[in-house]
Amino acid sequence: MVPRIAFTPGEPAGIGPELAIKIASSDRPATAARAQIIAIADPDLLQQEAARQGKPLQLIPFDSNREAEPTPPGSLHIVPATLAESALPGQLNPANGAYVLETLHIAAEGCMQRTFDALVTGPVHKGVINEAGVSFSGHTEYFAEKAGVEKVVMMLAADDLRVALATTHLPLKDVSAAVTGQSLQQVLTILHRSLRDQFRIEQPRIGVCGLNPHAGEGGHLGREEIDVIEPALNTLRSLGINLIGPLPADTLFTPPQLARCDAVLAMYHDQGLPVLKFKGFGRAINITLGLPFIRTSVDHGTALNIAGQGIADTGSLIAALNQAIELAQLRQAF
Ligand SMILES: NC(=O)C1=CN([C@@H]2O[C@H](COP(=O)(O)OP(=O)(O)OC[C@H]3O[C@@H](n4cnc5c(N)ncnc54)[C@H](O)[C@@H]3O)[C@@H](O)[C@H]2O)C=CC1
Ligand SMILES: NCC(=O)COP(=O)(O)O
Repeated sequence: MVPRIAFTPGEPAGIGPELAIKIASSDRPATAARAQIIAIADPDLLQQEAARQGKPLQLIPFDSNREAEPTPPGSLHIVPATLAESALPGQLNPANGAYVLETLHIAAEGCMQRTFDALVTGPVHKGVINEAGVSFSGHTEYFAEKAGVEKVVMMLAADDLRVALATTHLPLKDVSAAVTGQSLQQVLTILHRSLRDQFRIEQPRIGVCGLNPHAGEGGHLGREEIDVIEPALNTLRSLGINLIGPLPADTLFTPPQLARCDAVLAMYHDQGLPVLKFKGFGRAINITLGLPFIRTSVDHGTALNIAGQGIADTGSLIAALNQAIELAQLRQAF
């Protein structure tokens, strides 16, 4: 099977276009040869970037009626979308916010209709989309809404470490209220199922962080562990899910504890992701669990400070492509 992988390069002023050309070029990584890679992007933007890198680029119109074939070196399959205004590396322009959303919309629709076997996203700039007048907190939430799914789970993985989040893009002041028994049960159920069914771990072991320092220190530093987290874990344990914790995050993220876990559930973004990025920034992936389609992503943002310099590293994008291809092939096999 040659999987059809949709790829959205994301923010046009960021490093996404540069990464797209590096993936397409004739000295591209071997992984790109295993799939049909369909960029959903502005063709002129890609050609300008290819010219800047001095790499010839052939854009092949994507035809869903033709049998999937690996994208030839030096080329990308393309579904065109049009920028409102030309993009300059490193310079955000709210006028192009609608373009970014259009690429995500095409990708999501194509995945839901099974035109694409999986989606790999490049980085978007959440702020500039909001400045364009659209409330947007991240791909994760956007795709959940598009797919009509109440709950999805953001998980990042690097080497043997997997970190999932109980809450995603929320101001810190709102986190405690968002960690409810119901949401924890939903998140942990999705995580357990994905580890079992997508990552083929027969009896997944999930370590769960507390929310407060020292997991609340017996209620002296916060009661969320006693009132919310432990009861939710106990309910799930009674259903046969293997859970460790809640443990203080600074205990759970130590090597002896991590050795007992196939994944860690952190309560909020910056409790879990700094650890993951310290371990594997540049080769880690982000995957959305619980969607009706496969979506992986890079571990980094738009890197506006290096856009246009030709020094963006493709490591995480290659890892995200590999993971998407593997999951698409696995889904095909079962
Ligand atoms: N998947 C996504 O769509 C993500 C988007 N973002 C967005 O990115 C924007 C910028 O975020 P920052 O916090 O500045 O993080 P960032 O990841 O864009 O940059 C952090 C540092 O890492 C470097 N860096 C990032 N990717 C690199 C690569 N591939 N090769 C070489 N160096 C690289 C940058 O130059 C910078 O010094 C924010 O608006 C955020 O919302 C952030 C994370 C993920
Ligand atoms: N820090 C990871 C991140 O913000 C990615 O979010 P998303 O856009 O993939 O939802």
